[in-house]
Amino acid sequence: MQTIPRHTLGRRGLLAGGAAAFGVLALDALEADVQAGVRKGRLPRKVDVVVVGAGIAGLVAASQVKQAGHSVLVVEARDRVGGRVLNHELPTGGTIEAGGAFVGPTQDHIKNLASRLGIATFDEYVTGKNVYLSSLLGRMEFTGTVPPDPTILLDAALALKRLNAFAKEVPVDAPWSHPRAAEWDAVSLGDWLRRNTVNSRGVEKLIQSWTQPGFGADPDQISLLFVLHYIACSGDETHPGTFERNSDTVGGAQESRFVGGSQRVPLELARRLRKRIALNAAVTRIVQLPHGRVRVHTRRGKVKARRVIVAAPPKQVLGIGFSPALPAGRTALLEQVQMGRLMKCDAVYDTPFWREKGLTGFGIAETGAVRVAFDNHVTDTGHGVLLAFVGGSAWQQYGTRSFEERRTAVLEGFAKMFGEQALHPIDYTEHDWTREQWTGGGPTAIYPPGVMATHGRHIRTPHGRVHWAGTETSTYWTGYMDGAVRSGERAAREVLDAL
Ligand SMILES: Cc1cc2nc3c(=O)[nH]c(=O)nc-3n(C[C@H](O)[C@H](O)[C@H](O)COP(=O)(O)OP(=O)(O)OC[C@H]3O[C@@H](n4cnc5c(N)ncnc54)[C@H](O)[C@@H]3O)c2cc1C
Repeated sequence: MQTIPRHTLGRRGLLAGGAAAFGVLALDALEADVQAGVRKGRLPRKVDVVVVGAGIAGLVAASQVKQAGHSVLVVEARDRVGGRVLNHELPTGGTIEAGGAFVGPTQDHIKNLASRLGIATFDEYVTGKNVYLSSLLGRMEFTGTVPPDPTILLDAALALKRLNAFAKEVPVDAPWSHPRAAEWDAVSLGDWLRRNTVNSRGVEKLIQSWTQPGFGADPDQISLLFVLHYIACSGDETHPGTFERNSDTVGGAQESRFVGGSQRVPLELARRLRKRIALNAAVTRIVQLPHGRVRVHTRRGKVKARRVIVAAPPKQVLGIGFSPALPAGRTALLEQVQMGRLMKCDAVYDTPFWREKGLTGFGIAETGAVRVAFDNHVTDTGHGVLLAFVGGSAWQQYGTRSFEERRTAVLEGFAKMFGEQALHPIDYTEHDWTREQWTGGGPTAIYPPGVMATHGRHIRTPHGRVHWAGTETSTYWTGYMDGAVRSGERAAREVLDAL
């Protein structure tokens, strides 16, 4: 199985194809340029640095190695660049993202990179009220972060305050070194919520609407220490991470998106690297030879390098044979982290009808396929787009159903939040990251209890001449595009210092 195309069913799909907007054509041209420019035929015999993986992390690392005047080759398993960042051209016009999309304050590494590449951002639509569907209280409209559900409001606010306070103490580069690391890692976020809230069921349901899109998991699947680290990472060197900066739209990680779609970032990077990228070149083996060389075996042949940067997601690294073998601790880490389970489902409408009702298009529900909804509008048409994240246990329930059943459940979820018009989209499309062979889930690798405190320390430690990049290795915005950029920069620095 290669990359799975987004599953699209649109009543105007085929008709609208010819009316593609300028931005779509420009993107097609960019993709064509990248495909034409990448390396064809045999790989070079040797280079200074091989980078494994053409996601944002790998492409950033390779760009920096190239800028420093060294030869570099990026070897990528897929037939495209971008990894977890993938644009989807709507047949009705405009671009949305199947994977990573939103950026926000303190994510300056991705935002500055995009700006240097000539890619602008636009803000998420936030005018009006959000919707909350409670199984107890019914439908409520609200402003702010936490819905005004009196049965959970105080509980949730206190729990979030405590999580923020704990996270403030967690060192972003070494969460395992905190004196309470073992204690916090012994329990899941779900365990902790049950012990520390009165209406634990209600609070857990609410927190699921953060963990399902954010981790592709439920509170019971992720360690408290991992969650505290994730919150601590939601900032930068001068702004301590907070839950709100991670979860919010205004002032948070969902504040804006890239004009033309986030995949323009890796595509623009790849356009500048050209034949330094080899696609369809999955790495199968990395052998460290005597005399300071490393031999990288790919499905397109072998290449020798002085240093290697592996920028593939952690679970994918398990598919690569290493000689000498990876240290046992690193192997245990890779075996025990898991990828989240997440899909994005988008419905396109003639107009963003919810805005006329004074609604933002953001919604939270306690049950159903749409636990979290966003206004996912496109910049170049007047159409409205609603986005549902289906992750964790919602993915278990709906991700495994037929396309038609899931489509119905998602549209019904939107209708409960925003009205009956939601049942009649002009297009519907979805992307399931669990079906992506070279990613294996999303949005990020998650740590179940008992892994981070014991094996987390291996996450960035180089293995001889092999260095590690990828968003999961970042100390800020790990799991995000910003973390991917940061990790590529850090890995390039390590290698350049060593060359
Ligand atoms: C549904 C979803 C929603 C998301 N939403 C957001 C968001 O709104 N904002 C945000 O900032 N982030 C978001 N993310 C996360 C973000 O997309 C990732 O953090 C980021 O793109 C990771 O980049 P990376 O370079 O570290 O890894 P990847 O993008 O995974 O790149 C790794 C590359 O390695 C390649 N590879 C794997 N194995 C091999 C091998 N053996 N040989 C060669 N190549 C290999 C893969 O094909 C891939 O191209 C989301 C992700 C998903 C899936």
